[in-house]
Amino acid sequence: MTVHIHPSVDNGVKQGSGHFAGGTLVCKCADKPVKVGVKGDVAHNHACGCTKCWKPSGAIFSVVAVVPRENVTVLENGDKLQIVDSAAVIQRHACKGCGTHMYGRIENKGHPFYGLDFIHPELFQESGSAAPGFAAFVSSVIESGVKPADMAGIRSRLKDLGLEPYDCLSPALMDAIATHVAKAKAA
Ligand SMILES: N[C@@H](CCC(=O)N[C@@H](CSCO)C(=O)NCC(=O)O)C(=O)O
Ligand SMILES: [Zn+2]
Ligand SMILES: [Zn+2]
Repeated sequence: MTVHIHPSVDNGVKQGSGHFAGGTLVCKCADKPVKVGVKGDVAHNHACGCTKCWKPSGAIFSVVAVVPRENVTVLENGDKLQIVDSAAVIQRHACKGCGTHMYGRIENKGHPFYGLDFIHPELFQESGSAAPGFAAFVSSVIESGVKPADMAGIRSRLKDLGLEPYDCLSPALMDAIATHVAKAKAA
């Protein structure tokens, strides 16, 4: 059985150009699409299996990355944006027309990832942004209806794609979170 992870990786992970200077994220609306400008390349791009990150139709994972929040600007049709869940840590600004999440912002200044916005690189109208490098919150796909019996095949496919599966974030990001917490406790 073919395991579909996400359309942008199902035929193999396409590596970034290494010199992506930024671009424009465009939602799926045929009329008056929301456009969001992003300066520079993305970081920590990953497949995410959590229930909160936006996935294109049919995908069981999202592909999501971070950029500095000051590099993100709503360019067109920002009146169509609404926050999906204002109680969530990441406030996802989605298009009211097509549901696409255009950027997710952390407003809690004490959060380890404050200052970073979450975006979906597949929405860039330009190619060449940094590729996903791992898979996060893999077990969480069960919360979206995936059968536990399918998890071995999903993890195996992720490994084949070079997306090491983790059930939270990658060790590097978990270390960054723990470092932030340790410093906050020491202060
Ligand atoms: N099992 C839960 C996990 C949700 C979760 O904690 N998601 C992470 C990663 S999102 C991008 O990597 C997170 O930080 N969430 C904060 C938020 O979404 O506001 C589930 O699947 O729902
Ligand atoms: Zn839209
Ligand atoms: Zn997620």
